[in-house]
Amino acid sequence: MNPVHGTKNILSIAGSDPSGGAGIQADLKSIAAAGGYGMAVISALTAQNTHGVNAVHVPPAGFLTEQLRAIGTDIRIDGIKIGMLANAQVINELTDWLAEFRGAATQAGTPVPAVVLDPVMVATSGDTLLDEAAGAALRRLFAHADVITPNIPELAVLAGAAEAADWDSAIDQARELAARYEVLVLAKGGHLDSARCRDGIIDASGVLFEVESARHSTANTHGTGCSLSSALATFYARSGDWGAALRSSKTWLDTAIARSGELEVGSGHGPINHLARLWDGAAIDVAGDALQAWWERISPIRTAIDELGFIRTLQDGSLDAADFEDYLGQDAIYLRGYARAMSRAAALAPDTESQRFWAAAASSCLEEELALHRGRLAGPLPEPSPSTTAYLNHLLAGTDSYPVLAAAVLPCFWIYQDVGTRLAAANHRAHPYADWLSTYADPGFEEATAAAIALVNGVHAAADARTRQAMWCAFEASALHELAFFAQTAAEGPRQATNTAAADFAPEGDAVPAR
Ligand SMILES: Nc1ncnc2c1ncn2[C@@H]1O[C@H](COP(=O)(O)OP(=O)(O)OP(=O)(O)O)[C@@H](O)[C@H]1O
Ligand SMILES: Cc1ncc(COP(=O)(O)O)c(N)n1
Repeated sequence: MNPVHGTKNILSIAGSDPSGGAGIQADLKSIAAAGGYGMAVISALTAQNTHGVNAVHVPPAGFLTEQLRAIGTDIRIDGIKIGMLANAQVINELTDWLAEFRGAATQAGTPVPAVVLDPVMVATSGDTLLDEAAGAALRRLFAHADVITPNIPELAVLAGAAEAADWDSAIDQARELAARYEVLVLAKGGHLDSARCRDGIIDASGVLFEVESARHSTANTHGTGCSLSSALATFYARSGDWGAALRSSKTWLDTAIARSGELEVGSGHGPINHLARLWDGAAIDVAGDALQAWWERISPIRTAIDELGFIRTLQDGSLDAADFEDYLGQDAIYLRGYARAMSRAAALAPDTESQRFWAAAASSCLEEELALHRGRLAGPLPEPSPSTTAYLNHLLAGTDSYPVLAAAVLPCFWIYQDVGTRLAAANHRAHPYADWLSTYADPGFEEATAAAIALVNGVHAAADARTRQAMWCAFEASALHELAFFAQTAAEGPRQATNTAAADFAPEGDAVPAR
């Protein structure tokens, strides 16, 4: 599902920039960033990088129409962005197709996609991207556009005037153009030397909507015009409101320019960071690194576990025997439920290997660990504590999703094994809990933990963004439950206060999961 409402299909008709900063490549990224589904009809190929355009190849103009027809006869088009068109032949082919396509939609009573036309003439590098003889053809195309988005030099060429030196002159020229071609004009202040970068949508009567941002001191402005026009076409298709579309586009562009320094692309005019916001999310961690990133993210929880009185006194041997027994009782109850959760994972596993892994883990959990606890526990099992109950509820709730369940059971492996490494290292012959600590040094458990991490990694790599997010939430919540579980013994103070340590880590505004 589209993040906001029904998916919008946006067609970019533009030139290719193999460096990925401008043209069709920038358009597709911008459309995606603005929440649309991007399609690309290529009008021309350029050989360019961040320093300039070395060559331009224009495929036969008729092939443009082939591409347009292939899309137009099959796919609903909700918005169109037009960029570099190279020469008059290409423009004429496009004009004919657009007239026919929009005419047919009007006749059929289906929505007519809005057209945002960026009249690309000269690249940032100063290279020409449109034949000078193509001017007349371009002006005919304006009749089929809703908005044209010239920069300051293009505005001057189209208005037949000197380049505007300030924003008011740019608005005047834009108004003149809007009246002459009966089109909205998005005037852009990027080429002015003002401290703020203003853009405005202007009609014959004046400025309809205006936005502005700080001017970033960066050379990474390659493709800003392409990106802005594509975002505008997409946000308009989604909102049906040019003012809202301009505001959304400008806000997004401002971040993309501000964060262009995070990319390392070429040594000239670099690209903007189209997908900076998307990359902030957990959804796109590289498979293999994703779980490592999760592990890093729970490092405050892991540190808090290491610092618990229970762990420290178990390590130095000063842990009260009654507290240890309390812990063992809860652990035995927990392991029964944990084995149930892993059996459920085995039942849901999509392949035999994963099924065998979880089934074996559930079995060893019951047979070995439970037997171990039983041998040490004097009496019958105690009542489950609130922490134990809450942890098990978390594991066994929502167990319809295999990926989420697999992520939820992982911290018990991983944290137990990690804490166990330090506990085992503290062991010595005279340690009061020597035999217990020696169980942490089991290489079989280390192997099983590594296998569980690899398995969940694979599940994560194959999952969609929403599932990955749910997996992370389940993983983090389990880590918090681990903390609360270890924190529940009397070594931490009164038993009722078991949630205090975990409360420090609750996401702002959220209640700590009830334990
Ligand atoms: N240094 C900057 N800091 C912030 N915003 C900028 C900067 N330079 C350009 N912009 C913004 O980028 C968008 C494109 O503006 P510009 O006037 O540069 O168009 P353009 O020349 O068509 O772009 P291109 O660089 O793709 O040729 C506008 O929203 C403008 O305000
Ligand atoms: C294929 C193509 N289309 C458009 C531009 C303009 O972008 P910029 O002015 O930022 O160089 C470009 N350089 N290449």
